[in-house]
Amino acid sequence: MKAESSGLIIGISIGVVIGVLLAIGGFFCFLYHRKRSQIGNSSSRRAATIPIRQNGIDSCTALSDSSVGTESPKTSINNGISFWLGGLKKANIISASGILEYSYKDLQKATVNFTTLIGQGAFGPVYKAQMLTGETVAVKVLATDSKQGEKEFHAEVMLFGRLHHRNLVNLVGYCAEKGQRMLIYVYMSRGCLASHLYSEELEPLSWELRVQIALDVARGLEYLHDGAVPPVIHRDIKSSNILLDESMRARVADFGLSREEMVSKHVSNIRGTFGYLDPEYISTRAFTKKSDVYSYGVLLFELVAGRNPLQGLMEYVELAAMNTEGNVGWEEIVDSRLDGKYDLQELNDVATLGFKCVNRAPKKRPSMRDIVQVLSRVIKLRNQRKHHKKSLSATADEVTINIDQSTHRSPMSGHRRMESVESTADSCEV
Ligand SMILES: Nc1ncnc2c1ncn2[C@@H]1O[C@H](COP(=O)(O)OP(=O)(O)OP(=O)(O)O)[C@@H](O)[C@H]1O
Repeated sequence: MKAESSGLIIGISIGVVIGVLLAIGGFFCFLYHRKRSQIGNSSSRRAATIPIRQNGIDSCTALSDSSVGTESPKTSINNGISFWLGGLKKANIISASGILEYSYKDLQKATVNFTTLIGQGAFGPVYKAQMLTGETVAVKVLATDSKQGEKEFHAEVMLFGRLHHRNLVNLVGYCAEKGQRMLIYVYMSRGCLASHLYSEELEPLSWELRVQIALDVARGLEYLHDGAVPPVIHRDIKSSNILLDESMRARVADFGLSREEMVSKHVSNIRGTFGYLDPEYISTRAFTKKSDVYSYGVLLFELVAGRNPLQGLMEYVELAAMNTEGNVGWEEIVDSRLDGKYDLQELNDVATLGFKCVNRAPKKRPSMRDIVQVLSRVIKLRNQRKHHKKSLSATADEVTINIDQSTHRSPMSGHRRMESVESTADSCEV
């Protein structure tokens, strides 16, 4: 009897505990879903204002490969749970454009009172910021007295909070407090491509890395041209706008000039950077995707030749083109810092592609999608060659071991085997 009643008490207690736990869980789920539906509502309001997709993936047209991916900040809208936790902490709040709004105080702390300067751009200084969450970000402080800066700011927040791609320097937040306007970006620890190409203090980039960087940039641009709705034209592709992450993967930064286009259709002044500008744009004042392709072509030649476009790179290329027989002979412009360590076929393929990009006639230039395909093929062929070489040398090693073993057994049969090894080795030459 006593045992029965104590069993009953234990059963009831367990039931009560489970019931309480379920109620707490249900309450948290309710809070979480309510928060998400609020976000959804504000997002749809925004969509009516500016018809750009929420993130780079939902409404994305199929791009040339599976490289498209979202990369969100730690507490981004895509990550509901961490967002909700962030909301509880009341540290950062989600802005109307769907990205984080940082408080001035937090940024002031994270940049040690704005002393961690990492660069200076046309719109103001850039600081490295170590957030309390452990995240490192780059804070671009816009010059507050600039009218253009204000316009840029609002357009950039609206536009770029919705664009996400692994080859873009994604905007993760902003701050609009105390008359200050700041943009917060993913931090790119290896700095800009230009410094790696031209600084004597940094190791020269290997040929393989240069081709990989060219492909990364092409993928970022392909996304802007063919993945974003409506398409985005960058308008200022140059080596100082290509930033590198810890593992030397490249991302396209600074959409300053495309912002202008989104806000006002009538852009009267010539914008962009001398040396990279499409001659067709200079004469017609119409900037198209093919103008980005032209600038990208200049960037390809920068990677090949290690020369700055402001120091006559394209004149140098034009001269070389007179001597090249169509698709070959580009080695005369190759960067001497490569010390001859490059694959000639790849060099000719990349330079030939670059030359097509800088064709005077925009229609004859390839699209960014075509470019991604060509460069992907260059890297694929290289990997196949490496794999082929590896498997041939493994076969040769295996045969050598067999010879050693058979030499032990019978010198006669070993001799015959040696002949077969030599013929295998001959066919190994690639
Ligand atoms: N996300 C980032 N991560 C790391 N460093 C950055 C980041 N953004 C900018 N920088 C650094 O700050 C410098 C200035 O960047 P910013 O984009 O403001 O100007 P810019 O592209 O160099 O020049 P311009 O404004 O004329 O195009 C860059 O050269 C780079 O070294």
